[in-house]
Amino acid sequence: MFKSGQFVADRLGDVRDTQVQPNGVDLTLGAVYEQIEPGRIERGNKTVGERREVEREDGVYALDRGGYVVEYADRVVIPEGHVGFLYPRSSLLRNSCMLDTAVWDAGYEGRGEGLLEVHHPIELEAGARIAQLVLAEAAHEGTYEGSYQRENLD
Ligand SMILES: O=c1ccn([C@H]2C[C@H](O)[C@@H](COP(=O)(O)OP(=O)(O)OP(=O)(O)O)O2)c(=O)[nH]1
Repeated sequence: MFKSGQFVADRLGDVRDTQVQPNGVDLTLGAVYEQIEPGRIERGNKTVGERREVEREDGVYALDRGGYVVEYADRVVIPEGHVGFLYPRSSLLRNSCMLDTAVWDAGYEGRGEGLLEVHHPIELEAGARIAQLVLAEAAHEGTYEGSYQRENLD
């Protein structure tokens, strides 16, 4: 069963009323990066390639076509007994952009990242809502203890 937006908001804590949706909580844009060095995924290890932040003017990123790594501004917590899924805000799709996301594991905490595909130039303001996190009840063994645990937290 998927939980309500208010349930998700209560777990995340620090979210504005405008982020709370009926079925989930909108995540906002923290920063946009361009990858500048290759990463590497091996059988037993992985390395994330170097990236640099895209310059923003008056808090707005003006993005040309391409692929960008975005960091969400909001601290996500996935409670035990649950799994998280993140979907792009439909306004992104309506503007020829897509946000690619993966599974958010039980026990994960951090400011996560995703891949933004820009198929037509777009302007995105830092702090704008770009995605929606939903939580579903889920059985699991163990909780997330990978290298991204507590990423991008102060
Ligand atoms: O779109 C997503 C999906 C998940 N996460 C976070 C939550 C998740 O729990 C964590 C690790 O994701 P995953 O398990 O897919 O990463 P991995 O590449 O397999 O790394 P690890 O070996 O640390 O599990 O990253 C994101 O930041 N963005």
